Order: sequence, then structure tokens, then C-alpha cells
Amino acid sequence: MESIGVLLTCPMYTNLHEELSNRFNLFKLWNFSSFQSFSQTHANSIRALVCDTKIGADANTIDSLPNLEIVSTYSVGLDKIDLKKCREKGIRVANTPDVLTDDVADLAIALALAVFRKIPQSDGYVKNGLWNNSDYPLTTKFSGKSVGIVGLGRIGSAIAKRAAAFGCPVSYHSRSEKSEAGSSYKYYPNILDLAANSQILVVACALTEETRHIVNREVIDALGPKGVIINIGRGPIINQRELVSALVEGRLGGAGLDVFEHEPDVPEELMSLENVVLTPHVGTDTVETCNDMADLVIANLEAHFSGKPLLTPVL
Ligand SMILES: O=CC(=O)O
Repeated sequence: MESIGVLLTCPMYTNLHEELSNRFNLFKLWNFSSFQSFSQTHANSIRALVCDTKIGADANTIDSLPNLEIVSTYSVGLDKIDLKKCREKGIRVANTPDVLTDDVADLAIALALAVFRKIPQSDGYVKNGLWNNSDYPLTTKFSGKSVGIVGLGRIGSAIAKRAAAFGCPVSYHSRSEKSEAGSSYKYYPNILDLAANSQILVVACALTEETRHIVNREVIDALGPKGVIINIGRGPIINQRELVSALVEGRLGGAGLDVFEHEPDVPEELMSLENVVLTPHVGTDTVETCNDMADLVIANLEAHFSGKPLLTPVL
């Protein structure tokens, strides 16, 4: 397969780069001054595109690569890929579901614990030598808080399982009621009702046109001044302007955020808030999971170019 041209849209995980270049004729887009300068010379060579949550495959990129057959994304999220265009042009798409579910669900719970128990602040308290002066102030209990999950897919379900183990009653909102959730989790057809009946709202759905800004001012206000939002999905699912003003004005109790509307830019106002814990979109970023994701990206490419079924097809 050494002659097959594969384009990597941006730096991802070095093991993935190495494994790809061992098997394919790998082009790294960031080694060129612009997409135009790359495509003028190499567009015809590219039969596969490997992208991720930072730089995906938009309509222009897809149209500029006349021999593109497959997009294999190093992510479960598909919001950076123009799926309509891929469908129109018969381009296959594969992603990396399942292997990353545990890590993202773990981070959701970790963020909730960090916000309620003020783990980053109490760590700073010890490291800054303040413990000798006085005990750390009391925090808030996480176990037993009602958790509302937006999106009960693979990751949402894994969060639900974890939250239930902490004694948290779990409810959810999604497009339709999930039969497999049975009587364990209460379904709310309306996200406002979910927020009004939850102490913690966890955003775990995919970003689509329907879910963009689904968490708006009304939803935030329904959660209220003691409520906490956790977002491990995508930034634009929450109206970030409304989130920031609710936090600054004390209309929302706190937030644990791994994703942002214009990442890596993070609103300045969030930096100094005690009730906010921020992580830089690292939900899947453990060595174990990144190795599994990289293996899946490559396995999908190899399957495609050997005429075998994709392991995790989207299209
Ligand atoms: O955000 C991470 C992913 O979509 O894999």
C-alpha cells in the first residue's frame, strides 16, 4: 500500500503519523504553506484523508481531491466532516467509536468531582503552603446529586453508569426514548424539563445542526444558581456567551468544561472563576486510548484498500 497517497490534515499523535508513514505515502498538510500549494502538486495522489477534531474535511477540501475514496477520522465526532458532500461523492467515512468511551465518561465524572470538591483549588492550597494557616473551606457533595444527561449514546450511557454508581439519580434527554435505558433512567422529551429536574447537566451528545446551542439561556436558568454544567461533547452545543454570563452573574453554580465554542480560545472571564474547572479537549487523550484510536484509523484504511468491510463505518 506504500504508493497510496494519504493526507493528514494536522498534527495528531506521533505514533499514528509513524504507523501511517510505514504503510502509505503520507503527506502532512502542515508541511505546505497552504492547502492550495499542496493541492496544486499533490491533489491527484490523495486517495485517503485522515483528519481529527481540529481540522476535518470540509466541502472545499473534498472537492479539491479528485481521487479521494475515504475519510478516516481520528475521532468519534463527525462535526468537522461534510458528510453530505461525502455521501454525494460516494466517499467512505470511518471514525473511532467505542475505544474512547471509557476515557470520555471518566473525564465527565472527574470534572464533576473537581467542580464540587474543588480539587484543583485544594491542590493549589496545599502546594502554596496555605494548609499551615488554616483548614481548607468546606466543599459540596457530589454523590447523590441528580444528573441529567443530554445525549444517551455510547458515551452518555457510560456516564450514566458511572453516575449511578455514585448514587446519583440519572435522567436524560435525547431525540427519542431509549428502550435499553428501561426504567433505570427517566426520559425527558424536553431539555428544559431535564435541566429543571437536575442538579448537574452533562452534555454528551454529538454536535449537529439540531444540537447547536441546544443549551441556551432558558436551559441554563432552568438548571439554576446551584446547578453545574459539565461539557465533554462539543463547545457549540452550549451557547457559550450565555454560559459565561450566567457563571459571571451567579445564575449558574459552576461548570466543568473540556470543550469550547472557539477552541483553543477560551473566554477570559472563565479563567478567574473559582467554580469553573477547565481542561483542553483531552477527553480521549490517554496513551491507551490514543493507541487504540490510531489502530482503528489504520485498520479502516487497510480494510478499505484491501476491499474488505470497514471496521467502524459511518458512510
Ligand atoms: O472529541 C473527541 C472525539 O470526537 O473523538
